[in-house]
Formats: sequence, structure tokens, C-alpha cells
Amino acid sequence: MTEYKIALVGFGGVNRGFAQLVADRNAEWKETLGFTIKIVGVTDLFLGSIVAKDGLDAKQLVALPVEKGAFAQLPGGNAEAFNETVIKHSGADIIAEATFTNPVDGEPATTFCRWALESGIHVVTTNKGPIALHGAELKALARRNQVAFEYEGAVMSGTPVIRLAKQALAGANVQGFEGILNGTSNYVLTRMKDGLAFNDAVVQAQQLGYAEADPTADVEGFDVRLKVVILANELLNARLNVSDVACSGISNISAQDIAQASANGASWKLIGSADRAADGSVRASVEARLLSNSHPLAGISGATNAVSFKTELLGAVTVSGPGAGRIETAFALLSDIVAIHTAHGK
Ligand SMILES: NC(=O)C1=CN([C@@H]2O[C@H](COP(=O)(O)OP(=O)(O)OC[C@H]3O[C@@H](n4cnc5c(N)ncnc54)[C@H](O)[C@@H]3O)[C@@H](O)[C@H]2O)C=CC1
Ligand SMILES: N[C@@H](CC=O)C(=O)O
Repeated sequence: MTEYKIALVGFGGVNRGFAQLVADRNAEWKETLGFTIKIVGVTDLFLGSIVAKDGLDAKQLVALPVEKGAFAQLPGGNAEAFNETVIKHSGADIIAEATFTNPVDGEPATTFCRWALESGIHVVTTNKGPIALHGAELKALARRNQVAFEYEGAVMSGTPVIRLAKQALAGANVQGFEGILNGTSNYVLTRMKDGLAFNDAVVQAQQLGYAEADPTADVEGFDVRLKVVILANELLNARLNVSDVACSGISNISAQDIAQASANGASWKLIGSADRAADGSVRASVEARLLSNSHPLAGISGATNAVSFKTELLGAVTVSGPGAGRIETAFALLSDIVAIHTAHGK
């Protein structure tokens, strides 16, 4: 029986959700997945850090109060976040990186991924920054060190999109995609349709664990732009940079715009898309679009996301499911570990 030793980097909503899954389901995974998980270290800028090579009690981790330096309350814990020590020296086989997404330079998460990969440690992450901004370098580093770099949760949370399109649609010739790729903005637009004010809807999305540390990234389209870059580079072999993607968000859509759209049988949606042109180049954009209610994406509501792949052999293939959420995104980390177990497991 394989036991993976995992260190959690960042202990906010997603990695706490992952610890919850470990607490509740480790015994079940032994039967259904053929492995168990031992958490050997956790580090978080706000909470501090802890290493225990014999394993930490996942239930105790989940119950830890969200207080500055809280890890110091546990035996062997520290109020300071010793990120490098936890990543390199906790004895982990896998690092679960879920610190905040930095849409400008992907740091410090990219450095955390580098430290792990260079040390021969697999990385699973839900962080969009390192992949959108440094994906090619990190994938090459993983290959050189014969370890995995997996990031299914970076697009559409736990809903399988990246592996589905890369593996199950291989050969179908994906020519482009369009989708609702941000849970927060779709939740906000949906709640505004119900009559809630924009700012109140954003606060709700934060309370539900959907929003970025700075929700400007959600409502101004920056988060979708990272996801569009990730999908276009993965599926269309594009070499897009963030600056190649025209981007606008939903903050200028008023309650009146939404009411008027409803009266006309239409809905506002934040759409990320990319298409391969006849000359092979790839064009991508992020913008709010007014969709007729007969459009397949118009009925996608709340934090649900959907993406429609344009393929040569099958026509449109559409995937829909949770686009955000703590447990939903924690599941993506599990699916990455399953992928590692399949490829590298004993
Ligand atoms: N919440 C969601 O629905 C989804 C989140 N993601 C991504 O997953 C990642 C984690 O998301 P959440 O857990 O919701 O965020 P969060 O804001 O709840 O947690 C992030 C944690 O990282 C810690 N952190 C920040 N900088 C750090 C540093 N330098 N060193 C150590 N710890 C640091 C913070 O103290 C915080 O506890 C983000 O990159 C987010 O974009 C991706 C898909 C969905
Ligand atoms: N803030 C993001 C989280 C997932 O990437 C969203 O709302 O979609």
C-alpha cells in the first residue's frame, strides 16, 4: 500500500478543504484509490508552520483557529512560516501549493514550485500564476527532475477540464474554446439578476470561498485571462503571454443593464475564449458578452462554470461543473495525486 507524504503550502480555504478530505476519507481512499495520505508539514504566511515526519492529525489541522501564528499552539509548531524548510526538508513526496494567485509575476508561488521540483518532489497546485506565467519553465524543470507538476484545479476548480481536453480529446483537433471560467463573477451576475447589489454579491462570493484574495482579479477579468492563457497554451499549443489577451470585466455592468437584458431574453456573461486562425496564430480575449437565453452558456448560473471546446471531429464538446469552492478545489488536488499515483505509483 502506497502512503504519500504531503506538505501543504498555504493553509487557506483550499488546503484546509484538502485536510478535511484527508480527515474524512483516508480510509476510503485506501480501498478505492490504492493509497493513503500523510500530512507531514504545513506552512502559511499568516498561521505559521509545522513539520511532523510521523504525520499530523488532519482533524486537528482543520480545527485550527484562523489566528495569526496559530500553528504555535500545536506541539512542535511555529508562529513563523518556514516555507523553504517545509517544502525541502519535511520529507514530503508531494507539495500541495495553494497560496494566493499573483497575476503579475506568479510569485512567491513559482519559487515554491521551483524549490520542490528541483528537490525531486512532485507538485500539485491550484494556483494559476505559476502555470500561466512560468508554465513552460516549470514543466521542463519537472521533466528534468523526473517528477510531476500537476494543476488541474487551476481552471474550473475540481471540474475536470485540462486532463479531459488533453487526454480524452487528443486527436479530436481542438481549434478553440469559449467559456465561463470564473465562479465569482458568474455568481455576482446571477445574484444581481436576483436583485442583490454588486458589492453585496462580491462579499457573498468571498464568504463562500470563491473569490481571490483581491476580488478585483475576479470582477475585472484578470483571473479569467490567466485561465485563458493556460488553456490556450495547453490545448492549442499557443505561446500566449498574459499581455496578448485583451481583457475587460463585469464591474461596469449595472443593475439596470442586467434588468434590461432579462427583459429582452438575454443574460450578461463574462466569457473567456481563444481560437486558432487559418494562419495558425491564436487569438484570445476576455470580455462581458450579452448572450441570448438560447445560447448554451446563458443558463450557467452561480459559481458553476462551463467551457465549450470547438473540435474538428466532434464539433462542440461542453463541460460544466463547479468553477470555485473550497472542497471542490481540494478535490482537484486529489485528482492530481491520483494522476501522479497512476504515472509514478508503486
Ligand atoms: N477558492 C477557490 O475556489 C479556488 C482557488 N484557486 C486558487 O487556489 C489558491 C488558494 O485558494 P484559497 O485557498 O481559496 O485562497 P486563500 O486566500 O483562502 O488561502 C491562501 C493562503 O495562502 C497563504 N499565503 C499567502 N502568501 C503566502 C506565502 N508567501 N507563504 C505562505 N503562505 C502564503 C495565506 O495566508 C492564505 O492562508 C489560490 O491561488 C486560488 O487562486 C483555484 C481554483 C478555485
Ligand atoms: N476566484 C476564482 C477561483 C477559482 O479559480 C473564481 O471565482 O473562479
